[in-house]
Amino acid sequence: MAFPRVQTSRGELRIHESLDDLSTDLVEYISELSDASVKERGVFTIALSGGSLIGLLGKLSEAPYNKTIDWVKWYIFWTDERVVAKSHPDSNYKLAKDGLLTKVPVIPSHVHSINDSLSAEDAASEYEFGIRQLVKTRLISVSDINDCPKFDLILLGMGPDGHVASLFPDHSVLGVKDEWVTFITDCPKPPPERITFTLPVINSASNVAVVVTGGQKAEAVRQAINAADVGPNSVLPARMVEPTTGKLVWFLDQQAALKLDGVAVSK
Ligand SMILES: O=C1O[C@H](COP(=O)(O)O)[C@@H](O)[C@H](O)[C@H]1O
Repeated sequence: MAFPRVQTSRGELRIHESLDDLSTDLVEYISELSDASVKERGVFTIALSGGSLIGLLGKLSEAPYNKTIDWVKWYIFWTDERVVAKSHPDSNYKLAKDGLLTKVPVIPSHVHSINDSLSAEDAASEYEFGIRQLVKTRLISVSDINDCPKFDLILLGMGPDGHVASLFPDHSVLGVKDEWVTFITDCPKPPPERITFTLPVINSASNVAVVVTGGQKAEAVRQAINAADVGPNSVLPARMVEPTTGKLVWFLDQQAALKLDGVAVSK
């Protein structure tokens, strides 16, 4: 289905009439990036988030993508994870495993989830160490302008408060510049203990897609994309997503896009 793609200073906006259309476009976008990356580098490194995003990826396990995507070339990571057992309903790994990973032929050793037997601090540093090894061998590319990993695609959701990954508004974690993966133990949204990619890692990716649906997120979408009245001290985490050389695409449904200036959506 045709839909408008709007270029803005905050990236490309793709606004869809229904969740079904959004999901169709999102999986096609992922498939195209996967093809391009496998052709260019022989692998596709993708970092998933948790939350509502995962339900929108279900079509990847259906025709044609279950057969056309080169699944064995996928290396899968998480932008953030809750420090709970992998079998716990709050686990982002479990969400992706149940919703996608068990339905497609990814190679289990290519699935890089956290060690759930460690403390949040140790899990974050072990996760970062693992990523550093893969950057060393260039399985994960490296940024041209800093030493950060350059994932082929980072997929983010956004909460109604504007958080992305486990980077929450007004949290000191937003200022972490010298680590790739860090931890929090006071997350305002349960569960409290989490690990998360830092902003420098998110902003070093080749492609970042932020997927946001529902009217309860419309104000945060406005502030993340086009509010001119947001002061420097109250910048939403989602507004701090600004890939340095990579491409940013927002996948929105009409409800989430309702408050955007200058974008026509049927109300
Ligand atoms: O806690 C989290 O929330 C965000 C947003 O989730 P959503 O259900 O509102 O889409 C998610 O992207 C993040 O990975 C998760 O840990």
